Amino acid sequence: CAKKAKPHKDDKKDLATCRVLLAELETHQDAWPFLKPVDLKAVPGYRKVIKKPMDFSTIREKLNNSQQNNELFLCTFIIDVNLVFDNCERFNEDDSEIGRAGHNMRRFFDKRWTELLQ
Ligand SMILES: Cc1ncccc1N[C@@H](C)c1ccc2c(c1)OCCCO2
Repeated sequence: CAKKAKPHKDDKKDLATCRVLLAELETHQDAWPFLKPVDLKAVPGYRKVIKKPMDFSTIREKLNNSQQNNELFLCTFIIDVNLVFDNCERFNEDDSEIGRAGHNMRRFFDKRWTELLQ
């Protein structure tokens, strides 16, 4: 992740592109399970099973606080988005409403990230 697949010519737009990509994730019809942190009191077992919870609102906070010159923000963004989907796969059955939403969102993200950032 540190070294981009193809040396990306214009890093300056990367932060804006991450914001666009995050907005597309947040407005996707299957985004509902991932918009806010999972309420650890409302979901039995979640705190024990998922060591690093992550959600789209937390990613937006981190992006808002990240500096363009800190070039790690792009890797952090990609890692955090994938953490949302990996947590989902770990906790939810593939054949469940949330499990399917996670697979759909990961497929959507992988396509859009490739189009916009590589
Ligand atoms: C992404 C994820 N993975 C595993 C469990 C939950 C979640 N998402 C949270 C936002 C959620 C979704 C549905 C819920 C829920 C909470 O509250 C308990 C009652 C049932 O409805």
